[in-house]
Amino acid sequence: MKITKDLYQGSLALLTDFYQLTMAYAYWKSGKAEEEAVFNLFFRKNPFQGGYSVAAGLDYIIDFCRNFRFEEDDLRYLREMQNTDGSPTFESAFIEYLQNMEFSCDMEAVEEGTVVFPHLPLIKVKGPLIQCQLLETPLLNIINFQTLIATKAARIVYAAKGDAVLEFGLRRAQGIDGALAASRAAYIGGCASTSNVMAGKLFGIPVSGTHAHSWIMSFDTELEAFKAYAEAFPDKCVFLVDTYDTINGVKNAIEVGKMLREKGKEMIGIRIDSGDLAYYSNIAREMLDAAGFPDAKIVASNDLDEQIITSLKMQEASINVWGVGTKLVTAYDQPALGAVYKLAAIKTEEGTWEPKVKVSQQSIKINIPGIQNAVRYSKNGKAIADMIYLEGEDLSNTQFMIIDPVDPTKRKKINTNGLDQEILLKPIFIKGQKVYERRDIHQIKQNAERNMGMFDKAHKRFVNPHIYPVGLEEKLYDIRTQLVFKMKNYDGA
Ligand SMILES: Nc1ncnc2c1ncn2[C@@H]1O[C@H](COP(=O)(O)OP(=O)(O)OP(=O)(O)O)[C@@H](O)[C@H]1O
Ligand SMILES: O=P(O)(O)OC[C@H]1O[C@H](OP(=O)(O)OP(=O)(O)O)[C@H](O)[C@@H]1O
Ligand SMILES: O=C(O)c1cccnc1
Ligand SMILES: [Mg+2]
Repeated sequence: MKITKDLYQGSLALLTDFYQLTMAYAYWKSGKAEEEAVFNLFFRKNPFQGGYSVAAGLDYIIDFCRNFRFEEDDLRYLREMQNTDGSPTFESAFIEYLQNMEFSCDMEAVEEGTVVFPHLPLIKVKGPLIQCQLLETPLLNIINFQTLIATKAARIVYAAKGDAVLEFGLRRAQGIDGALAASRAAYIGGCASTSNVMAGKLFGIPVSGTHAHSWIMSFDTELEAFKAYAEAFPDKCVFLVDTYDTINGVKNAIEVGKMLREKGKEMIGIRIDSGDLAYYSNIAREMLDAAGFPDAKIVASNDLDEQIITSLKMQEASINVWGVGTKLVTAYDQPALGAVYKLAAIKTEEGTWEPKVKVSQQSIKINIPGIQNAVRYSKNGKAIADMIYLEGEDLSNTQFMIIDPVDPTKRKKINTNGLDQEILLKPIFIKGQKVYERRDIHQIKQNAERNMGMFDKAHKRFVNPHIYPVGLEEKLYDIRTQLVFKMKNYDGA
């Protein structure tokens, strides 16, 4: 396992909430451990008050599941756990059960880079109840963060309207894996590169960078600093011009740019990291153009996000490349996605599947019961609607009605004639064996780009985005309603 073996040097089976283990013990104790169950992972609201999300994290989950076993030191730790009266928390026969446990679930998931929406199942796990349960916390941990960051990156890249976005977040990221996973997800979401060298090595993401103010400050003058950098990297000069005086910095960059040109080299550009980025980039552009450097790029950084980039675009700032750190990798201003993992069905002793629902006062919190999948209908590459349906539904029918899971007055008829359809959940594991061919990071990024292209700009705007239709197929909707009535004991319903 590339991440965990490098960073944690061991199994990750204990990377879970304690209550998963107490439930696991109790399932085992009550003879339910091997009952078959189905769980779904989904979220209820797009982050950043946006109109979409970009799924990410599956590759970590594949790694996690393939290495899902309790190793000797994990078992020792559990064996030594005690209740307050000094008795062992877990019986030794249970520890042995864990020792012999092998991941044997079926798993389906949406591919990384897929644009996703509230209520869609992102991952479906079918298998022994105890295993499905133990997976809850790590699956959520992985998907919640990476999907959040891939979404933030997609928004920032969308605001940049085709300009490259360089991810600079490592120094401000939430710890070590927070940084690595963020760099990975940011690349999936559309960033061109990362400054995080370890992420480059682990994931094969392009690495790039300029230089810091300290480089300039370590010389007597800015000009000397630029010259020395040009000596070291004649093909990679992006001069940071704002250490002392931005306009003078641009003059110095031009002077060194001319010296490079005499040697047959071209400077790539300049970076501005403070002050009014519209004002200074426009002056810098004029100066560079007038001096014969119309192709020199202007990189901007300094607490950027999609809102500031949008504003700078509106101001017609002359910025070609955006360096974005803190607000990208910390998902400013939404700290978590809020995806959940809920039991959807249990196999009865007779071998039939019983759908399960959690009733809530808030209708948005009532999960979708039963064994589901989802299909995306599109026409000429443009997505039209997603339908969540029960496994076994005949998709060759041409007429469907989808019903909003929260507001049943919102409905949409779909005539599938002439539409393309894509089943969103793909098989990843069957009986614990991986059947999915993993995509490399560049393929995943391309998938995200293709997906973003399928959705109208009305869904992608930052303010009051138009809601993309995702609904329950009618029969699923009815089953859910009846089940809620039954659980609430509404007579005659
Ligand atoms: N023209 C502009 N329009 C909107 N926002 C801008 C513009 N220029 C800069 N910004 C943003 O305004 C904020 C400026 O922050 P701040 O005042 O802390 O920076 P600064 O003082 O210029 O730089 P530093 O403190 O890093 O030397 C940053 O988030 C920056 O991205
Ligand atoms: O602003 P971010 O989006 O996080 O991008 C990364 C920032 O990190 C660097 O400087 P740092 O913030 O360490 O110092 P400075 O702000 O004093 O230049 C860089 O110059 C950017 O300003
Ligand atoms: O390469 C850069 O310019 C860079 C890297 C990290 C943080 N800020 C800037
Ligand atoms: Mg800063």
